[in-house]
Amino acid sequence: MRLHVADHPLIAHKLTVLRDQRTESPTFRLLVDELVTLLAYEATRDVRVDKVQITTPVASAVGTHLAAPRPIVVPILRAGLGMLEGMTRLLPTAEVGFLGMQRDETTYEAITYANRLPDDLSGRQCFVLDPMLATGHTLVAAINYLLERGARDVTAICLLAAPEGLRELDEAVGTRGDVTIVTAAVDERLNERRYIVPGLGDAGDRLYGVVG
Ligand SMILES: O=P(O)(O)OC[C@H]1O[C@H](OP(=O)(O)OP(=O)(O)O)[C@H](O)[C@@H]1O
Ligand SMILES: O=c1cc[nH]c(=O)[nH]1
Ligand SMILES: [Mg+2]
Repeated sequence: MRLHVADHPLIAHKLTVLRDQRTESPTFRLLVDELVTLLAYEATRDVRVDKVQITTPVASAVGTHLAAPRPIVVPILRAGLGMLEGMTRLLPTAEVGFLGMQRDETTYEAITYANRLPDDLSGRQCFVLDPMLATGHTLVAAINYLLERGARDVTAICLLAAPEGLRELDEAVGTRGDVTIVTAAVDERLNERRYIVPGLGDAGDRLYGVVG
């Protein structure tokens, strides 16, 4: 498994405002969107391309087009949904699949409540979106779904990752495919409730409000 921590002052600035408990939902949503676009730039560095011949108003030239088959972007609901638009703005031809997953706050296992993915993902580049990688259980389950459907090239884009979750992910899926994690920061640790410290709290709640 490869880990890429995006080290850029603009990312650090936006992440700091995002972490601040005084930042309300509208600003939080805007910042998540902006951060994803910056992270997506790094995450798509190896996106597959073809050379194409074009004619400009001045001359003919060889250019670059995104190659077929189209990449697939998979936001993990709820919080990953806040990252979708920022990603598809950069990759407008991508197909979008959905995974609805919720962490059980007693066992910390991931429960899947929705699944809308193509059956065959062989040969497809997959980009998974979830802002938080805490214990790693959610992302392990999500990446397993993709690997079971034949995907071998999976990049997960997160805003924050905990060292515990990165280790879990590496042990669970690190050798079963070409898996890359792109994150804005790796935080210190998890607390006794398995929240990322210092983190930013519950990303889903801060994006969309607290549900019962
Ligand atoms: O690494 P883990 O320990 O599995 O935790 C991370 C998961 O927890 C959050 O989702 P949550 O379960 O709060 O659902 P939500 O997006 O609907 O709020 C987050 O968006 C991840 O999906
Ligand atoms: O810190 C955390 C851990 C899990 N889920 C979140 O939204 N935040
Ligand atoms: Mg949540």
